[in-house]
Amino acid sequence: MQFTKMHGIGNDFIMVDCLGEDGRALAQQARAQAVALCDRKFGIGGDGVILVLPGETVAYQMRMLNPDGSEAEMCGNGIRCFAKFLYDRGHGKDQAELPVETGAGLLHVAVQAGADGKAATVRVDMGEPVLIPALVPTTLGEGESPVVSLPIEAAGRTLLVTAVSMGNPHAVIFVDNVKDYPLEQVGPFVESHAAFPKRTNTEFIEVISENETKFRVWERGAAETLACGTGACASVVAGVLNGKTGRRVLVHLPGGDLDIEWSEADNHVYMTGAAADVFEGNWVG
Ligand SMILES: N[C@H](CCC[C@H](N)C(=O)O)C(=O)O
Repeated sequence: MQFTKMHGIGNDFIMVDCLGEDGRALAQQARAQAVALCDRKFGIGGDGVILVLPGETVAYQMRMLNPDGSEAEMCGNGIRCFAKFLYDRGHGKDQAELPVETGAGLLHVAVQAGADGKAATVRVDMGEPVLIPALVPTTLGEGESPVVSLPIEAAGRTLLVTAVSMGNPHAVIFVDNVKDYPLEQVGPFVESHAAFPKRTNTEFIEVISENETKFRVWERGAAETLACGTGACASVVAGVLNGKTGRRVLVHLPGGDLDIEWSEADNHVYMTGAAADVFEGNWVG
């Protein structure tokens, strides 16, 4: 199985082109072998598998598998790699914005090319954040009011979480010193906490100013990664809801920076960041 290894600011993915005649079989194989493919010792290694599929209502569809084999509704760094993958192969170049079917609905991507004519950065309309607790989903809160800094007990600590869905669930926690935070001791307990029926991604945010934060993440189904695009978006929504940041934030993630804006005009979250090729290969597993 041919694949392309790519990354979005250090969040790395195995891209599988399922646009051809053998696409259905390739997608089935990639789904069945996602855990093996992502294994960093016995496989290719990656934070996930991205399927490049034909869409049902528009030309293209993205699906994403975590290293634990679970399917995620959406992947922010992944959709930037997806956009670059298509653009560099001449797909959708005539469109300023390309619609992509995802588990979070129809999203739009816009590629900015570099001097070499290949996609360098991608701006993604990530759609509207979902804040109704039952739709995140979380059992915290009640009714339709957003969950903003509500307490949960995890890893022997009381943690104040703000719950945001970007198609996938996020628990955002504000901390004083994100670099020294014991993320690996706390993350797994929030990930599988009873308050999150579908598990959750957990973001730990240190506010530098109202338009700059430092970010770490324990991802659902992937453990700590160098970056999480949907998590960066969720963290800005949480920053606004908690009165800690403005709507346009430069988020510093361990793998790089993302420019995030939660637009007041249309309630959509916009993410701009890089995507890069690493290598092409043939999986014989
Ligand atoms: N682990 C995530 C999927 C990948 C999201 C992340 N890599 C991103 O860039 O948004 C989940 O299960 O929701």
